[in-house]
Amino acid sequence: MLATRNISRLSNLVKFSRRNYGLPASAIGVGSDPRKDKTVQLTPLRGVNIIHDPLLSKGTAFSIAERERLSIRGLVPPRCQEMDKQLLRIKRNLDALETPLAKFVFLSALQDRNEILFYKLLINYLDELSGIIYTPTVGEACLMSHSIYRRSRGMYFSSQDRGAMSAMVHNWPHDEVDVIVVTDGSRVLGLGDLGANGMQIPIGKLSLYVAAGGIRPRSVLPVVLDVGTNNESLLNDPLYLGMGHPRLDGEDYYTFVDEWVTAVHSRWPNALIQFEDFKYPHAYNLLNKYREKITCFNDDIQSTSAITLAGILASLKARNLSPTDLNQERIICVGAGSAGVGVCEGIVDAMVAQGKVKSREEAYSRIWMLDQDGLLGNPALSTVDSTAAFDERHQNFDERQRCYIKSDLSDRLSLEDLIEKVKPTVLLGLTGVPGVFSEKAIRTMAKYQEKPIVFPLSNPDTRAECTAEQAFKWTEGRAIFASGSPFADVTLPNGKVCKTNQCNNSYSFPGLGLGITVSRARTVTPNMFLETANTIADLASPAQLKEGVLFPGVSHLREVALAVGTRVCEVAYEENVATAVLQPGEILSDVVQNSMFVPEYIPLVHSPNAH
Ligand SMILES: NC(=O)C1=CN([C@@H]2O[C@H](COP(=O)(O)OP(=O)(O)OC[C@H]3O[C@@H](n4cnc5c(N)ncnc54)[C@H](O)[C@@H]3O)[C@@H](O)[C@H]2O)C=CC1
Ligand SMILES: CC(=O)C(=O)O
Ligand SMILES: [Mg+2]
Repeated sequence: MLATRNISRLSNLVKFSRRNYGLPASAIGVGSDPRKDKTVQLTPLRGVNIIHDPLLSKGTAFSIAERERLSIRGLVPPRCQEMDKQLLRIKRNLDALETPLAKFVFLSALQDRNEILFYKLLINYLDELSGIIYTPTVGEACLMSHSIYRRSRGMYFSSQDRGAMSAMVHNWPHDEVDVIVVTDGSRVLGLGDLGANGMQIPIGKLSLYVAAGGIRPRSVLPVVLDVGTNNESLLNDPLYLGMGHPRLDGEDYYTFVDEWVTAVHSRWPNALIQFEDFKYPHAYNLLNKYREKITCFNDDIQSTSAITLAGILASLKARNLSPTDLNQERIICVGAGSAGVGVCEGIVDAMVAQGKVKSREEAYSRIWMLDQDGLLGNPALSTVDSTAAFDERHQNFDERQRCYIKSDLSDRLSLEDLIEKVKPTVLLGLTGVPGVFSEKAIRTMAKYQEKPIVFPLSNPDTRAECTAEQAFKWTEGRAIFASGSPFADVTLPNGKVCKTNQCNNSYSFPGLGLGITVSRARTVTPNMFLETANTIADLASPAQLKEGVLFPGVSHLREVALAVGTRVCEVAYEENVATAVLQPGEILSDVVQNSMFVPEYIPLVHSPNAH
């Protein structure tokens, strides 16, 4: 790793550009980093306009001098109450709420009135609150979004906006946008098509970008592309807020997305665009169309692949095997969609990079893939169904899925039969279907493996392929378990405590985004994902690995993001895709760390010309 390498040794680095990062020069203290709001904040606003601006408001914490200066005097209670007291009040109120959804609504309201306080709370209680603003509760919030709607956040581009998008992007009030998370709501977690209700996903992802990845709150933009929905119950619901027609598809769909990409790219050419929860094959088609042209990646395909690979590599260490022996694994992936194919491609990339397979084909041979009909296998060997049905199924596979077809095994083989034949070391679930990891499947796997690797990765928890309790019960506590959404550790009747892991792209995307934005990478390269995996795979201590703990806990997401961000930044310079320039002698890890947003109140200064 290059984390402490003196950056002057790397080629194209001359001077760190302040110009790109948006703070007025007068707001930057001597020696301060331009991306960190740590000196003063200039604002053209005054009075209630400040109090009601969530990016400026400090609630009760405005100092007396500030109240005077900004015409706030008398508009807030007289006592100047600092952040620690505010946190106390907020946390007390939050704890009094009974349901996760009520907590979600409460936290959204806090985010809407005081973002600094929201992020301070989130960072202080990341472990507890990520399950509210992110999976699993964000899933419930998406289902209920049209009912719990209070106030708009982010931007919606809908089918009625065709032809107007290049003007609409200028409605967003901030010139500096570093990260955009965009969804079309077509596959929201494992909950299916939720149309415009999917907005809660980009909002939640970007909250983690800020809290964990240190991106500035004012520099993130959540977006929904509302191309309609095929969800009948939303279409029939009078409260639904999205477009009331079936989804655009085909050429119409791609032209629509293209208009949006062109519009945002023309206003914010440096912004990273994260495609999120797009249904297969749109997810892949969009990624392939834009990956070389703009700074973008697909979270479900690529950053899920990075964290899952990290989990498998760490599990090799936990089994006293070498992480460079990935090619010795036998991996079954249940789910052949964006995430399943993306994860498996990442594993294949890693096997090839490790140099222990002779070809990509050899790497594919170590992975068996199933969809809802069973194994992607050889129709000629099957005795189950008519030829016509097989022909149609196989014609529908695309070139990515075809790589995994096994000619020596019957098409549609069940998971249970496949496990008996293959004796897998690793079982991945990316289906969005609960119960797919049956008792028989897990018990059979455990017959052959001392430490079966069981990763039911679908979200939210209600869609996990099995629960933690089931995995540990059916393996007598021997499984190494990681799930997409959090599950509590399990205590078996014999008193053994079995540790769970969360294997979610929330471990990878904040650091990826941090490294990409600090380096101002032109494009996002495959090595960035591979190195993200290698970095995260090295973070658990030997003692943790011994207990089956593969990653640091969620409360450490910020440290994980810093480690990943630094490595991704290095890769950007190594591969000559970075465009930000640095001062000779600067240490890259310091630059990345200093660029991370820290939620602290800084003095506000009125300046009529600030923007
Ligand atoms: N842990 C994490 O970080 C992530 C988890 N996911 C989860 O992965 C799941 C799938 O996401 P995508 O691949 O984007 O969806 P997708 O819709 O593209 O793919 C789903 C796949 O599952 C297959 N499938 C459906 N029912 C099945 C069954 N009974 N048995 C076997 N296969 C079945 C489908 O044929 C399809 O190939 C979602 O629940 C999502 O939440 C996705 C991204 C990240
Ligand atoms: C975690 C995530 O991105 C998903 O479940 O879609
Ligand atoms: Mg997703």
